[in-house]
Amino acid sequence: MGTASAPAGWPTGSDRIKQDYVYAIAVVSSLFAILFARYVARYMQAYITWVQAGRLLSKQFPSPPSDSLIMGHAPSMQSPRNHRWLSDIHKQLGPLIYIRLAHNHCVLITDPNLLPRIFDRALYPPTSNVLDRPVDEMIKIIDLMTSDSGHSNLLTAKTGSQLWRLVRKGVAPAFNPQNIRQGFVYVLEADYQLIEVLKGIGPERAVDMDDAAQRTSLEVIGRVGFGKTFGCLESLDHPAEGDAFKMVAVGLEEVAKRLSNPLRAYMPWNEEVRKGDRAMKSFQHLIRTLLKEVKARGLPSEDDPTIAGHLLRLRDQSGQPLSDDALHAEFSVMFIAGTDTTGHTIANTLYLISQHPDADRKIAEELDSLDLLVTRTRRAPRQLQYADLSRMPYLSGAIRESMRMMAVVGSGVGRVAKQEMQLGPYTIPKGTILWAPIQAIHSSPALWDQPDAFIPERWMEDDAEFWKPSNASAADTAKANDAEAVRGRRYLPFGDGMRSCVGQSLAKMNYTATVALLLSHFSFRLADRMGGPEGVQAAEVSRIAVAPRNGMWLHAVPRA
Ligand code: HEM
Repeated sequence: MGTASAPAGWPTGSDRIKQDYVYAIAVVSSLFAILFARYVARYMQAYITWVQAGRLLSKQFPSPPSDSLIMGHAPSMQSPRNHRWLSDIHKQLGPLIYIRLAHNHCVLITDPNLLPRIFDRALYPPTSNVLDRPVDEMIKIIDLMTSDSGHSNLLTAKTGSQLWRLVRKGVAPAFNPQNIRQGFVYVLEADYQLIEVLKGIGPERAVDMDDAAQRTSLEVIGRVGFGKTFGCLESLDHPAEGDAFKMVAVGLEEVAKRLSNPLRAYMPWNEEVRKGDRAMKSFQHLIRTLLKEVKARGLPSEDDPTIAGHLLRLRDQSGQPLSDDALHAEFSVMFIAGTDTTGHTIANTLYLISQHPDADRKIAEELDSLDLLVTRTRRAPRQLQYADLSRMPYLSGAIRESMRMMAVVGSGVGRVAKQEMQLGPYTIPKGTILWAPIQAIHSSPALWDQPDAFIPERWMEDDAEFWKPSNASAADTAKANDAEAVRGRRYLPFGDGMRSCVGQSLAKMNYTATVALLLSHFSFRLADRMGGPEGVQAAEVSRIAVAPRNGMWLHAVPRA
């Protein structure tokens, strides 16, 4: 049988295949064209909305000259002196400023009438539906250090997320006064150990008290929160292999550098990056091992006051415990968030007191009146008690004054508007970052009398952390502008509202006891290598926290 062939003029089989190809290509290209057009239209729409938002914000708020056409003010905001830059521009431009951080619109706020609104304390409709921590790919860099799986944690999770709600609610009781005071004995243990190390070093040699105080804080979090001793104070004078503090410090430094320059993750040839990477991995290993140790102790009892106990007892709605990855991330974040912040606070306080002999004398008198000071006739004073922490108003005022003048999270904290919202009389477009520049608030001449002077006495007044309008008419205007106004804070070292620092009670117990005990045994003198107060200021570096670039070197001079 012969094969049937198409009559002349009719399309052959191969012609039909060609036609099918042409149709298919036409259909696919039209689809692509439609998709592309929709994508372009959507992008254009988003671009127009973004431009309009920028216009609206710059109409409402002044703006400093921008650093670059594309990046806007991002270079200044990411600079290591951003906390000081923010203070300076607020002094020039007032309490509300618009800046652009590449594609993010941002409003900087130091106005105490409006600050409560961004911290959800006076929001209508209330709260987390409207504002969130600005969680983006950048902040997720922190997750790379806190667990090997990159699991998010209390610090980096979104406010509305199930994880954040569950963990915040579950872990907050670990920091209530009743539970926290049970850890006081461990603070004493670490502090007395530090005092012995300082006595051994003697007054002639300067000590990096920033390093020493961070080590003490890491030990305190380990012992109070997880029942674990890391031995960081033993390595103070001669750093040892496997030093837990170095893992935290070097790893955290790399995280901070990557937050300003994410490209570092792709620079394996850079020795500094490799060192940071190794520290991050060693820290992950350290905390994984800690998690295993804690789990090996068995299910914690209901009255276990530790952070670990609270995290291990947590159950979600379906009765499931946190996964090991989640626990790993939560354990880690407590060390990451609490070690350097508390350590810098202690070191800054000792430095500022060393510069104010009058304050040092008053603190010594206060400690003496409580039989806590070492004197020629009292070589071994009585042991510090938990109750003493609230009997030292001058010392507490000096610490608060140092946290005001040298705020550790100096660049500030932010929230992002999840939908268009009103901020007092101003309209804030969706997606805008609302930023509270903490150092700028703490040093604003509009909010503080003599903001650059170290005056512990200002904290003896009631409600010193709240801004009080200087006359009745100012108060009335503030009320008229904002019927829902709540009292505005002008002191925010721990942030504010539902996402404020969960660990602040532990931090307060730790730094108050540590500063009291150190000052009952020593007075401190700034080492020459710091270059005086100007050198200390010039060496400030703001990464995640503000820290002295090469440490805070002081001489610990015995009191008697
Ligand atoms: C002087 C010491 C400390 C300072 C100055 C400090 C400061 C802060 C600040 C400013 C925030 C962000 C608040 C906000 O966005 O409103 C924060 C959050 C946080 N801090 Fe602290 N902190 C300190 C000590 C600690 C300690 C000791 C721990 C735990 C052991 C800790 C754990 C955390 C955690 C987990 C968060 C995230 C909370 C959340 O988002 O729900 N901090 N801290």
